[in-house]
Amino acid sequence: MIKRIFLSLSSVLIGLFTLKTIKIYLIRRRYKHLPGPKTNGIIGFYFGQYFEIVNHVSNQNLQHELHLKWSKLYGSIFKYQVLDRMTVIISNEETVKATLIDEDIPKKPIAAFPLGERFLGFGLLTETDKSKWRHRRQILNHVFKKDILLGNLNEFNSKGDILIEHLKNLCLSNGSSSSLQLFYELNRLTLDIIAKVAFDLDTNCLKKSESKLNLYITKGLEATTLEIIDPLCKFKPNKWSSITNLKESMRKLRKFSIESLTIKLKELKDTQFLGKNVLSFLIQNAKTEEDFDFERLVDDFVTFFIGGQETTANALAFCFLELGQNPEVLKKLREEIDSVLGSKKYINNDDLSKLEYTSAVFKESLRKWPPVASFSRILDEDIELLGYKIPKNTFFLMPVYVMARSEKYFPEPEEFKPERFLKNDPFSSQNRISSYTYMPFSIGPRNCIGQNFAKIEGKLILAKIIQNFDFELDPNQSFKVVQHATLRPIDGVKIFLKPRQ
Ligand code: HEM
Repeated sequence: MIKRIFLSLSSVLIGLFTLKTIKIYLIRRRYKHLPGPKTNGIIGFYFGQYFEIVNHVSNQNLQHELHLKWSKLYGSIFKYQVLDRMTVIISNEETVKATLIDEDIPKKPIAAFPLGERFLGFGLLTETDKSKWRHRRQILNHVFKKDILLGNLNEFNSKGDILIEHLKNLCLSNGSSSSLQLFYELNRLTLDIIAKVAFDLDTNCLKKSESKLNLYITKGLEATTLEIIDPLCKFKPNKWSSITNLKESMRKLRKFSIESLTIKLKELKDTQFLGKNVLSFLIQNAKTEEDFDFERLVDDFVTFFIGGQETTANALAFCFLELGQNPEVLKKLREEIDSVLGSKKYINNDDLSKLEYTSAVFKESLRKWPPVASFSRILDEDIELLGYKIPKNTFFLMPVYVMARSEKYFPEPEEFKPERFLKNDPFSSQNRISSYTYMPFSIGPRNCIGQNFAKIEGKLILAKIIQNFDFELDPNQSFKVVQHATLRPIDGVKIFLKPRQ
């Protein structure tokens, strides 16, 4: 009996193994004509570059650095294999244009159900059904128009002032000898801002010493990254307890979102949904049955929290990491902010448009450290790129980081030089900045809906902090950057802050 069970189990396993082998063989054959890193022997056949990537990342390096290295070695189009998936990366202005605009290739959602748990679900970022996505995008485009957002400058300013007071209090309680991790303060601030502006919700994370909401979001992003970097994680016993923990956090985030939405929907009903925020727009314009689907509303709720928080907090944190290492840039920035704002508290639209160098600093930070360093697409038909036939169902990674670090488009790519983005500066003409070489917010129909939001918020908060504080970086920190779905400074940007007189 035992022998028979053993024999049938073995034949099932052998069958599965044979099928996998055939699948990998066929995939490798389909992409044989494309350049890319070589694989070695039998292990290489089955695993491709899996071990190289996992080792690289576990040594606190970015996967995107490997992509950059490969793009230099193999050219504007290359492939690499991870288990039974082949990824193709293109890093050339014309091909990026052809893929993102001309072909309008569908999205391959990540973060929708990481580790099998509903996270962003069918929210705007991860929706793959084009007509459902288009309908919701059309409704929401209006909320994110620049003039509508500028109507919220009061909220941006008042949350910014709360941050300044909070940082001043931290300076008092910490004294001048201990540093603080700026990223974590910014991350709580951006969460409060998106919650208020998009959902009229007071999360008040900044005032709490420990924000559970922040923690749940962070864990959801961690789960997403884990699944991207290590597709075999579920089979590794040493990862099981952390996977359980990550799943638990995602469930708690969903529970929080359901409770908050239920309360908000009741409140909105009393005002007949006459607000100008994301939620009231979604309800006011709801037509189809799906528009009223509560689970989908929760997906969008979570999506806007994630999209609107972590990305902008990271972009701002990187500004300070770079300013602390580039005193000349900091000096110029401070001069501009002092001359435009003086000691004025309320920053209006006019001030924002005068802060040109501040804008360039934010843009350069997004170039050197794009929070969304790549995004994915999946090909729905065969196409030809750079003389190579690319088969249907190809998985593309759009190389935001690789393009922005390419010498071909950005001379001295490792340097932090906001002058690249100043039209009247001679250095700007040496850079080839276009929508296809510089794309921190992506381009094409699925570009970032919140980019105006991020630009207003980023500039205003940067200006307020520089206006109010002197700062120095803590030399006892790692300057490394980790991939946390978005790119994030590993030590959270430790700085010594001192209020300015
Ligand atoms: C510096 C800050 C930001 C960066 C770098 C950024 C970057 C991006 C990128 C690259 C995409 C395209 C992703 C893809 O195709 O997979 C995207 C999409 C999106 N972003 Fe942002 N984002 C930022 C801020 C925001 C903010 C503030 C919000 C919300 C207020 C937001 C909400 C979204 C949403 C909802 C999408 C999906 C759009 C769609 O598919 O129609 N983002 N973002």
